[in-house]
Amino acid sequence: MAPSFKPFKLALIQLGNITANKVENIKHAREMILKAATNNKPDLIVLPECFNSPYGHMHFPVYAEKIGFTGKSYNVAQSESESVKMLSNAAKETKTWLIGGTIPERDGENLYNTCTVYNPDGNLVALHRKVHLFDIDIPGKITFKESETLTGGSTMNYFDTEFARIGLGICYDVRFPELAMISARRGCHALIYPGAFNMTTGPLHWEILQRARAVDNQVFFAMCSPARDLTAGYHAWGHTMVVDPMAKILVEAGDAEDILYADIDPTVFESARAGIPVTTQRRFDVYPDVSRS
Ligand SMILES: O=C(O)CCC(=O)C(=O)O
Repeated sequence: MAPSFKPFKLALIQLGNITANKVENIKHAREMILKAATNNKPDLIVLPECFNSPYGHMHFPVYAEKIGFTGKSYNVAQSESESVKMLSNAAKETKTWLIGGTIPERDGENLYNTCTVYNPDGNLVALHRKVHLFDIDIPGKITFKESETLTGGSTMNYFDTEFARIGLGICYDVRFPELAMISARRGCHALIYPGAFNMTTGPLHWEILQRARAVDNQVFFAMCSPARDLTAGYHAWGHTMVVDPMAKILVEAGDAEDILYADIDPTVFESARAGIPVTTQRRFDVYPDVSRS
């Protein structure tokens, strides 16, 4: 059963200074986690997609780390992943829940774009591998092919805290309403996706997709981006944001490094569902199985 939904404070780190130097990237992410925790005492801190490496399919094999999480007990001290060790220590040190953005993960022959989650004791409690790979080609604008080096994850994931059930996705996953809808129907109160949109699809779709997923599922929805760096190979859109279940934007960053805080209020979730009761009005007797239609 999902935990009862209680108020909590969310902190999203729009991380800057992501360079080719992995050690420095991990160090900077750690500093920003400590800063986010000290400034405002959040309950849950979030990092962006690809925080320990530059973003691009050619970088993934170089920066990938072995995590080896099976969903059962996990010994962080024996982890082969420097990023996992830092994230676990930072969660423990700050006594805060932590969604550790994403890192390229190696598992046997395969590479994944992977998000790990830690509880305030520093235990790794959940892992989500990006299900839908970012393969797009908009001539003259952007071509990106994660599937050149990555494999898509094949599971849907959420985790329970003492204040809410939180559903996970990564960036391009937001374009697939099925994932968000299933998480919401499994009792998630908030869906949080590390992401890194770009200068073409960012202005067009970053906000509308989040507001759509929030309003069609009546959940809180947040995406956490890296800051924009015009000297990098990939120019992230930034605009980290949190949306409430009525599709209202609670906070939004610009394009620079920043830490955003949002107070998540369960009464907004409850009144949205009571006032516009779509969650109980669905007509599954009418809808065909969309995978067959
Ligand atoms: O869907 C988009 O437009 C961008 C997706 C993306 O940047 C990603 O999946 O990393």
